[in-house]
Amino acid sequence: MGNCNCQFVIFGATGDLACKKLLPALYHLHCASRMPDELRILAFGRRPWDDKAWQEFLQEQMETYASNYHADHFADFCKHFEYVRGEIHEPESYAKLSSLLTPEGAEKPADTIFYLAIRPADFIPVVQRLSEAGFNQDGDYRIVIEKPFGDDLESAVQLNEQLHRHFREDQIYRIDHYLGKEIVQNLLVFRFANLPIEAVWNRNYIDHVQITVAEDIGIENRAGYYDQAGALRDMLQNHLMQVLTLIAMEPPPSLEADSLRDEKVKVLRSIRPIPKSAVTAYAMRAQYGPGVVHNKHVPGYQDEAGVEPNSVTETFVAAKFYIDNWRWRGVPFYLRTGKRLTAKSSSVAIRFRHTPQQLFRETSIERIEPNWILLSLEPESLKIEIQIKEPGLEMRVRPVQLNASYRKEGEQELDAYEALLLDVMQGDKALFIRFDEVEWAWRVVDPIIKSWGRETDYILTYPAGSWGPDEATRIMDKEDQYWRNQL
Ligand SMILES: NC(=O)C1=CN([C@@H]2O[C@H](COP(=O)(O)OP(=O)(O)OC[C@H]3O[C@@H](n4cnc5c(N)ncnc54)[C@H](OP(=O)(O)O)[C@@H]3O)[C@@H](O)[C@H]2O)C=CC1
Ligand SMILES: O=C1O[C@H](COP(=O)(O)O)[C@@H](O)[C@H](O)[C@H]1O
Repeated sequence: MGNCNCQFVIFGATGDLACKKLLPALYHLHCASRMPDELRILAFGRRPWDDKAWQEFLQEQMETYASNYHADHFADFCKHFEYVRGEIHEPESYAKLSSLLTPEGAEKPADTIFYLAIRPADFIPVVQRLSEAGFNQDGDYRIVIEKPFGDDLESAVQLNEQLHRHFREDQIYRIDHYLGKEIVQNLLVFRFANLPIEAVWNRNYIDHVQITVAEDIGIENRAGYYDQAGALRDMLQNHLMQVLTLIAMEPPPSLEADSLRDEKVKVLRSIRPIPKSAVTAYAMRAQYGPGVVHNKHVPGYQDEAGVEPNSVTETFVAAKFYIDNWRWRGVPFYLRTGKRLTAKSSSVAIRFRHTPQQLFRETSIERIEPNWILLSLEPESLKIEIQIKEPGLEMRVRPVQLNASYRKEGEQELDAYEALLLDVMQGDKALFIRFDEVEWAWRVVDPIIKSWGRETDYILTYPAGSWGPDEATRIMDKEDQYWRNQL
């Protein structure tokens, strides 16, 4: 990448996000020569470490999570880092940062990017401390805020107000890494670069839409955050809602950031508010019990370290939304996500309506399965399922999949965080979230949060290693609708 005059401070450099996603993304950028040569990264953490201890930790993480660990690359990669021991709540830590970032007598310091890879509850205190230390709207600073942005509508508004008290909007990068995924961006190309697709992309042809993000991992060491958040706040309000907006939006006038965001917000504003009295018809939640994932016995959520006794935090959520506009009125969008499911697999499955005449039905009641568009985010693939004639004398039909195999062999994969970190360094905000998107997404899910907040004594369970509770089909509108697990 050559030169880019910026430096990073990663708050929460020892956390789960940093270890699994941010640091490996930086390492991959380094190996692909996409990282600025002079990039300085201050890893801010509270552990009593020096640079050597940090490097040992970093090596362990890269050996575990980077896809192409190599000792030589790693030695060079390490040179970008300095470990800063600090406490996010103590002003002295920011004074220390200040002296490191703007050493006395230095020429104009590099633009500084503060990455808040910390628990959302710590966002506001850190923003305030940064500002008090002089890192604010008066300088060349950027601040990257992870999701969830707030934990409900009210707290999101407060967080935004606090941010704006100290930083200009152009300095704020609200990140949702699902927008950095190639295949999520491919939704726009698939829809708006293919005339036949866009022509059927509406209520006249589509029966329903399903968005699934299934994870096989549990909550790992994140109980402190997750037990407060749950799957609705952790995944559905942000990642799944963003995918929904890309599926449902109208063609934007251009690909310019605000044109896209305007259309996404229109979708969110058109989602039918869930009536307080009908939350159970629209949403269901559950928690994993013990089970077997990839042939290994795993404990239930209640037995994970750090989870409150009798916690009713959901690790699985399924919800349906209606978008009351001309294109989508009457088409349910079913969203589900969960931890400790059978596999890591994320998908968008779009089912078309039945043909008006059932010419090829096998019996008087059995109908032929309608067509599907199956877009898998993980592993990447794009398929269209149609019916063809089964060879032979009989007029029998069978489904086949047209496989628009997404990536050609040898084509480079840029992970979501790699793409988004490069964008932050280059000051490109197109794939970051505007506050009204966050706000409207909270408005949509707030009735569910409020209702579940009142039900504190019971939660349904599902065995780890399953596809979630059978009751997840309860929210579906018609008997012939079902969750599409296999693509
Ligand atoms: N984990 C993931 O896969 C993803 C997470 N996110 C988001 O990223 C953010 C961080 O999540 P995650 O990494 O999972 O959280 P973790 O709890 O794993 O990490 C929190 C980090 O903050 C540090 N920290 C906590 N308190 C202090 C303190 N007082 N002073 C200094 N450092 C402190 C922790 O240090 P220590 O290690 O010493 O405890 C740790 O490095 C959240 O907003 C989450 O939603 C987004 C996408 C994916
Ligand atoms: O934001 C989050 O995302 C991850 C899943 O991300 P993916 O890119 O691996 O699909 C999830 O594990 C985590 O709980 C959540 O905070």
